[in-house]
Amino acid sequence: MSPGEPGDGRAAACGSVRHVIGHDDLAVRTLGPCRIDSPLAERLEARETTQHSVMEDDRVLFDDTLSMAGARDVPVQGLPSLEPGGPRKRIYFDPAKTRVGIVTCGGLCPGLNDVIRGLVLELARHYGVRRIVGFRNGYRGFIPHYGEDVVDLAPDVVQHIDDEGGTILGTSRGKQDPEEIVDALERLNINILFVVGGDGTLRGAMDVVRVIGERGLKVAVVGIPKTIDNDIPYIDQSFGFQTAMAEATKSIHAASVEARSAPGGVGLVKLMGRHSGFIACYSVLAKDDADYVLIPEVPFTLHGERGFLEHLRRRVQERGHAVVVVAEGAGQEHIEGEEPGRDASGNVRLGDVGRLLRRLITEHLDAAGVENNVRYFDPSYAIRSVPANAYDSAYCLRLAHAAVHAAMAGRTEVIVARRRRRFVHIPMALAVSRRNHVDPLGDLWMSVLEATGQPVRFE
Ligand SMILES: Nc1ncnc2c1ncn2[C@@H]1O[C@H](COP(=O)(O)OP(=O)(O)O)[C@@H](O)[C@H]1O
Ligand SMILES: O=P(O)(O)OC[C@H]1O[C@](O)(COP(=O)(O)O)[C@@H](O)[C@@H]1O
Ligand SMILES: [Mg+2]
Repeated sequence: MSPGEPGDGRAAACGSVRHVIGHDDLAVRTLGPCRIDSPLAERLEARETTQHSVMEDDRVLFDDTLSMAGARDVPVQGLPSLEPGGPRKRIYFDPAKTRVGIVTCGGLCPGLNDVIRGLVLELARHYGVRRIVGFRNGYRGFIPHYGEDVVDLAPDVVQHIDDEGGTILGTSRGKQDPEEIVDALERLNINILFVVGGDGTLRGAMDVVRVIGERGLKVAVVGIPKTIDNDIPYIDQSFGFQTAMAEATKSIHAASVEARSAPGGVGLVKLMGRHSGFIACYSVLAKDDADYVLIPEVPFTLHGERGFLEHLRRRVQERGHAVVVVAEGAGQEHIEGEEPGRDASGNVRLGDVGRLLRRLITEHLDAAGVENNVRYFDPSYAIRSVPANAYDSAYCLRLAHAAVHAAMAGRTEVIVARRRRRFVHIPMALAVSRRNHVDPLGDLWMSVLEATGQPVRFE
């Protein structure tokens, strides 16, 4: 399941100029040559690139259609390609002398504890890295002012943390001074920092990498991308997304039960999705109970003969009930009088589109003399605070393995990700260069329109 990317996925809209992704965008930084035999080296003998694995000296093509590759008009060796993830025969760091830090930042997502657990177990059990600390409450865990202690992490500490949602380290929002963060890394003699977070976290990590370079330090910073909204580009899907989407279907089904059990029943469900409507789309496709899906990527008019409210009225009168699923970032253009503001990280604070729709739907049906019972569900935090399901648990473990392999091989300013089902290294700069959106002209949105029967646009 690979949520669509706008356009061909090759060009990234950087400001007004559409930038075509090329070799330089995919180059991965390393701290230096790998001179130390890896403890996993013997497992890597006699392997070759197959449908299921990519050797370390091979590369994974970025373009995955003939038209995209053909449009490059270069020989195959000149096609943009990504460094594959996975263990290397030789590594940069000496495991016996390596200290590792782990930090989780931003909003919760199912699987954070699975990632922490996976990192610690792979480091300790397979690389023999014993000095692992967790920084508490996001980047503020590095800042003396907050007085956060560091958490010693070891296999026995993390063995069962994946049974719980959230993150044992805690998380936070709000920019911190990268100089102070690197001060803490130096004080603790940290050689590798794993950052688990979304676009903001990765921007913060890039600031940290800049300061590390300015100080001439050899510290690797590797990101495991995290976002409940699935808004990180160039990756198949963020960890926890499947779990969150599955949780959301429970609320959608409940809304459908309520709507079908009352005259003029309207079930209204608001889901997370600040700028991207992937959770709304996939949870509706999974539980085909919804009549309407409203997402940030597809504006809609409320009023008038062809507006959303009139369409809903007709649907309620014809069928006696309806279910509406709205992503929290949709319809912001209709919210007046609320100063959006921003959270501590600078993310825009959204107006409550759920409350607006609940009021307008009731008013519109009342004015039309249509009996109605509007039931409003807002499971936002409920769907991101649950433990990962089996699929995401396994995915988190594999991402953690890939992150440890990358870091031990001296890669830095990079995220590990699965793209087109291959684990690859993606430079952080590319990961934050644009946001992953539902493509209104793509096949995902087409499926949603087919599943709900809603019109292509309300205008
Ligand atoms: N533009 C930025 N530059 C530097 N650091 C940032 C930036 N945005 C966020 N951060 C840091 O990353 C952390 C998490 O960012 P946030 O946007 O809240 O969540 P997420 O990374 O999950 O999207 C913040 O606590 C902050 O320290
Ligand atoms: O956790 P907060 O500060 O209430 O913010 C809620 C927002 O965080 C998100 O869960 C995304 O958070 P991240 O970008 O940190 O993953 C949005 O879906 C939601 O709008
Ligand atoms: Mg974010």
